[in-house]
Amino acid sequence: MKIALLGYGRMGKEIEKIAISRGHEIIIRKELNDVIDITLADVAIDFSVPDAAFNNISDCIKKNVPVISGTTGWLARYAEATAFCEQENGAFIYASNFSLGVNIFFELNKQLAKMMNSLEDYRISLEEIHHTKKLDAPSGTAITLAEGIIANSKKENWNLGEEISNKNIPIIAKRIPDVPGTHTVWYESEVDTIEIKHTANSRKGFALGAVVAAEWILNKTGVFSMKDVLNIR
Ligand SMILES: NC(=O)C1=CN([C@@H]2O[C@H](COP(=O)(O)OP(=O)(O)OC[C@H]3O[C@@H](n4cnc5c(N)ncnc54)[C@H](OP(=O)(O)O)[C@@H]3O)[C@@H](O)[C@H]2O)C=CC1
Ligand SMILES: O=C(O)C1=N[C@H](C(=O)O)C[C@H](O)C1
Repeated sequence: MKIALLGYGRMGKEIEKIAISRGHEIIIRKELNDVIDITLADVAIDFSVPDAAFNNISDCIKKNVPVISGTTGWLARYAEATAFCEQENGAFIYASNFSLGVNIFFELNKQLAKMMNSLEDYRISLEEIHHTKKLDAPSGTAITLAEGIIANSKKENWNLGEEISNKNIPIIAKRIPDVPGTHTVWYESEVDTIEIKHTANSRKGFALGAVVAAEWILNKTGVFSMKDVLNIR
């Protein structure tokens, strides 16, 4: 498979290693202002910056190149991107987190939210810890976790920082050098605490998931998620 990397930073370089080890070829490594011919690629993998993701994705869809995006912090335009993909008969997957472990953690989080829904004594909170170079907060993964709880509980929204209302899930974002990504969901009462936590030990799991998604989407059209790729039901 000929792969275009849209973004050649920490993730782009990690994806390159995994892709080559699985027999693929990297034919484009796009950074900030590079002009590229995306039509040379079988598939594009976007791990860029929040301001660039939407244009990178739209350009691939317009030119009929399947696109995987892991960039976070641009989701205000996600609905526009999926509508454009449907309109153009393109192929697109966005995931806030491509690791297998986190995608299982997402399901566990939803199950736990359902089980805790009627237990009014527990206070829910979320924490995400990432390296100091991260541009967005809260992390895309923390937002997906919060949305998973909201869909399965009486909570209505999330906010960054301390709790502002009992209808909201507070998300604390911490920045510590070199942390690849740690997410914790807490349910705390006066008598006990339930905690579920995912710790990424490196970026390898994110990169592998993105390459597996790129292999999976070839010759398909539509908007998909990692649940489709991993066949999680
Ligand atoms: N979904 C997931 O599983 C994961 C998602 N991420 C997300 O992926 C994104 C990238 O993370 P990371 O690799 O750590 O970040 P980096 O800052 O290391 O890399 C971003 C890269 O994008 C480049 N870039 C800037 N503008 C453009 C553009 N217009 N087109 C293409 N590339 C551009 C930057 O180039 P330059 O340096 O020249 O500006 C840089 O090489 C973030 O949004 C992060 O949150 C990260 C890990 C896992
Ligand atoms: O920026 C990162 O590094 C990461 N970003 C993603 C996010 O915002 O959730 C995924 C992972 O946690 C690493």
